[in-house]
Amino acid sequence: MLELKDIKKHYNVGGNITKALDGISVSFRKKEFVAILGTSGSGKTTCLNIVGGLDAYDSGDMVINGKSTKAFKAEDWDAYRNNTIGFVFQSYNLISHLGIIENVELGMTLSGVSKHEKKKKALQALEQVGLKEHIHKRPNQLSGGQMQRVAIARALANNPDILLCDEPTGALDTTTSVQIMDLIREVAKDKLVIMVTHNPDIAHEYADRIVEFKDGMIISDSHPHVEQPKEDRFQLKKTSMSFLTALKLSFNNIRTKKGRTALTAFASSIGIIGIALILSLSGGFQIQIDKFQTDSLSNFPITITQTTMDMDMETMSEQSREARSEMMGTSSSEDEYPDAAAVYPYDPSKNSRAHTNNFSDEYIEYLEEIDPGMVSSVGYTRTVGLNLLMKKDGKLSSLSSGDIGFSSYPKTIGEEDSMSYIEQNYDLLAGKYPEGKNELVLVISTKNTVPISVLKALGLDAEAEEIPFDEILSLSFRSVKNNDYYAKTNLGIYTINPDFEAAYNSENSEELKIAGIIRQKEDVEIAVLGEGIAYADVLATDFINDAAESDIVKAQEEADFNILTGESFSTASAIPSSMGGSSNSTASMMGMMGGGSGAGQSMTKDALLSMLGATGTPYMINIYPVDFESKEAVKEYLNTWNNDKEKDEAIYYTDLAATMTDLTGGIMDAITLVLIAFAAISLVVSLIMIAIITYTSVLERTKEIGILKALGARKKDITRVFDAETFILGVFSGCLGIAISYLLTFPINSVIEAMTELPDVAQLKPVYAISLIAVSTVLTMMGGHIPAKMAAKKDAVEALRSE
Ligand SMILES: Nc1ncnc2c1ncn2[C@@H]1O[C@H](COP(=O)(O)OP(=O)(O)OP(=O)(O)O)[C@@H](O)[C@H]1O
Repeated sequence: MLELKDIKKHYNVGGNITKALDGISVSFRKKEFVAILGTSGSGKTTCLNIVGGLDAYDSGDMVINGKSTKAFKAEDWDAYRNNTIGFVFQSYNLISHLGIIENVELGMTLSGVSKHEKKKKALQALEQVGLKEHIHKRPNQLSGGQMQRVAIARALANNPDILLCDEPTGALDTTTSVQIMDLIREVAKDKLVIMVTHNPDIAHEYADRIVEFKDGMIISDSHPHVEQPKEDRFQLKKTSMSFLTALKLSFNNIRTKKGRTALTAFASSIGIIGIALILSLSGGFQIQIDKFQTDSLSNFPITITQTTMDMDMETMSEQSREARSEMMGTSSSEDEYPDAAAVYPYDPSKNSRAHTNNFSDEYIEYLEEIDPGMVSSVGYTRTVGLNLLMKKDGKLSSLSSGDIGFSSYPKTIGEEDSMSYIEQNYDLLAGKYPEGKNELVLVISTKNTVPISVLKALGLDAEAEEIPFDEILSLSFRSVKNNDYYAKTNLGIYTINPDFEAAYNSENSEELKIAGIIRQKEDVEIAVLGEGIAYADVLATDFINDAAESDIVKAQEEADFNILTGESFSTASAIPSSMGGSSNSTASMMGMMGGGSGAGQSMTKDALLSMLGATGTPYMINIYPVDFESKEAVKEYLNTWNNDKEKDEAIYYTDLAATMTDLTGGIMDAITLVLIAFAAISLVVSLIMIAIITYTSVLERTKEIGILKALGARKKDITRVFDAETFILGVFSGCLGIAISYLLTFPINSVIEAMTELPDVAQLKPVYAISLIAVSTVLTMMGGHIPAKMAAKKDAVEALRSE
């Protein structure tokens, strides 16, 4: 059944050629016990390894059951070893970290025999070799003879056609040797058994046939056989080891070195711990920041002012260098800090990047048509003076809007009965929420304070320790129409009518009452109204409607000089500078009016007209989105207006809150990235460490690789075994890292809470945890894959020889 035809195997070591086999031709019967005898170095083992497919011949042919092996590929040889050959070695070659049954099952494991069948056959084989009572022991708990029996059982379990024994009794005492030889002779009754030995006594006593080797050639054959030509009846069943089998094998191996595995896993988990903590902290902080921002900034308005920048911050910074050099009066190609002993003239207005938003009536209409679901209210800041007169203790006085912090509160959009801005954001402390244009409110601070200047202007006792609400609620004013408030003088200019009494009592004047006292709600972070008196916008618009037709406005529209002072107008555009959060106040305008003194010169005609109520155009519009989410929709709505507009006619808004959010978000992301980069270094270190450890493991398991190969494992299977090992290590270190990180979040959170009062900042998101375990696994497998490949390439014969 097996025929060697002129097999040659030469070794060339440093130019020295050893002819291990020098033209061997021999045939073997299907059932016989052949002993190969010969002196040391005569080529016996080489011949056995070639027959067993562990080693490749240089020339000649080996024919098995009529099939030439010349065209065999690596996988055919693997299958051949697995299906056809059983090996028994001098040094048993059992895998020590596997149990006896698993050792016996190994060949069947490789060829994918079912679990139940495998076990049955293994037990049968173990019974055949007389080891039934020892099956629960580990290989190193057995005697030499018992180990060799396990090896024989393993060789027989897969029911091979050929049993190859290389000095099977070489390591055993005489009595045990006899038992083992009896066993092998028993096997040889229905198999081809080829046994290499240097012991002629054993050979003669047990073998049916003795083939003698010398210097790589056969010098005698006691019972030659001539193989008849046969048709090819040879069939191979391909081997394949599942990843699960590889996992089991590696898991068993890892179990034998628990300490080392734990240390390795811990070391390589440090990078994971670092990244997990950074992610959970930065994520946690971001959540806190976002929460703070949505809480506090949702009632932060989108602002549109008459004068604004016509570009967003990003383009600004891109262009700032250019702009700066332009402002320096030099072209951008010229240097900063020039050496010239001269100054360059430059016109700032030419380089101004200001954009004028022209609020047309259509735009205001467009704004107010916004979906009330997105915008709760809109606030208008106007520069109109409302000609306020107050009567206190029978005495009349003119009230400066600036002094009483006069500002309009945002107008509610949509349903009449929906909550007004004031109701949403302010608690009512006394009186009632204002309704209509004749009711005002006093806004006080969260500490119930009101600036002395406001109190004084209202004619209250600012020296007193406290002023009861009632006293404030009893105050009343009148807003006097322009025609009653201003009087024309003989000089052709207008002045405030000195007859307050007549103005106050005019039937056209509006009675105004302080209806309530309000204070910012505790859960509202930012409220826009400054401390002082707040009024409804409709008061201003009604006033303006009337004022547009008033004498002073008409006179001013015609005159090229300031109708109140007789002075000429300044040409420079006057832009109020104090436009902070609570600047609905008209204070800045009042300052500009300046009662005709020097400051008045800085006022333009437009500004004065606006102050007199000639135009309904607000100075600034604040839009209050319903919540943080609807803000984007509002911006979208505002952008839509600009779609078909020229640049000059476009209306640009400012979203200060978004600028802040982007800024903090960006900083957070940058910090996180830098920290992760640092932690990643430790991941790389652990990658290298894993590679080294796997390589060590490959060295340690060289023998096992040889055994697996002898049993028919493919290169792939060997790679799989080590990949499985690093897989286990990767999953383990990933899980360990995540577990440690999770535990660490508790002390970290208590430290952070003690420092910042923010609770539960560090939060390990499950998605991060799972991703990091995956990252750890993939990285570890990457680190171990090259050594695993190296292991697969190992020469089976050399691997078996290693100790
Ligand atoms: N990998 C190798 N590289 C170089 N020479 C080798 C190699 N393997 C075997 N040889 C040589 O081939 C010859 C045959 O070796 P082989 O192991 O087959 O002898 P053997 O008859 O089995 O000897 P022993 O009874 O001592 O085991 C020896 O001279 C040996 O040195």
